Amino acid sequence: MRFTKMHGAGNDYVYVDCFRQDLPSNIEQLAIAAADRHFGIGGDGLILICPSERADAEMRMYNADGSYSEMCGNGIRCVAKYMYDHGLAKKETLTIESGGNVLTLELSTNGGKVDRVRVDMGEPVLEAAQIPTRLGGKQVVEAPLECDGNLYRVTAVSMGNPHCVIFVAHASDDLVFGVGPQIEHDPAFPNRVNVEFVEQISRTQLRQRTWERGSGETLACGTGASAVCVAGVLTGRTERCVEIDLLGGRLELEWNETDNHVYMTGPAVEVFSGEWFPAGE
Ligand SMILES: N[C@@H](CCC[C@H](N)C(=O)O)C(=O)O
Repeated sequence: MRFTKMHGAGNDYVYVDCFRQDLPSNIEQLAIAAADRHFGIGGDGLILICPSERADAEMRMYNADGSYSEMCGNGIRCVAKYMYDHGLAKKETLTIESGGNVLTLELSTNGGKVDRVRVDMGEPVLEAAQIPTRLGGKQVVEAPLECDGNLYRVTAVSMGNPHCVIFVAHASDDLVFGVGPQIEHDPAFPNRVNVEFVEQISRTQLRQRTWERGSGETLACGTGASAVCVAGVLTGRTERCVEIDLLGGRLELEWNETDNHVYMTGPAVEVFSGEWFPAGE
């Protein structure tokens, strides 16, 4: 299987070009094996770049535990870069389908290759039932959630995939590795959930660590940063345009007041490509 390793702000995936080779079988097992940092290629998961009838391409995203996700913010920027740099669509505006939605991306080039991408992430979903979460109320803004005898104030947002945002004084290892996995599996989130721990620096600057559904802590989460931008506004903490520092880099976010869409801008980097021979294939 030929692959390309790419990352967006350190959130790294194994990318497979399914325009030029057949869709692999046993994708969930393949994702687990490919993501393994010791016995595989290594990454936060697997992303298939596939033909689409509705857009320039379709992104199909699998976490390191093999589970499917509807959307990946850092991944979709890398898919756009791959499409442009590898000659699949030499256009500075691209459409990419993911989880049934078609997103529009604006590409910036440097030396003939894409280095930054602005993604129209669409409208955030705030209705509890659609996120989905069983936490009470129509919307879940600073709702109490108990974990290990401690009470957390959580805001739930879907950016195509579910997020639980918690503003904290210090996004410590204890929170990320202790509380993160417990909330991921809390019955309040029937499809599991990605968990963001966020420190507020000012009304326009935030720091974020993410415990991702199906992959554990990653160096960045683009849908998570989008959810954080929305949660900052909903809780009255931040302006609509924010810069978010993640462990692997910075993302710029805007929740636009006019069209209600979230816009995310950040880097996309190709690291290497190669051929992999998964066991049993
Ligand atoms: N890192 C991604 C999100 C990947 C999917 C997520 N773990 C989920 O299961 O929803 C991003 O940049 O958005």
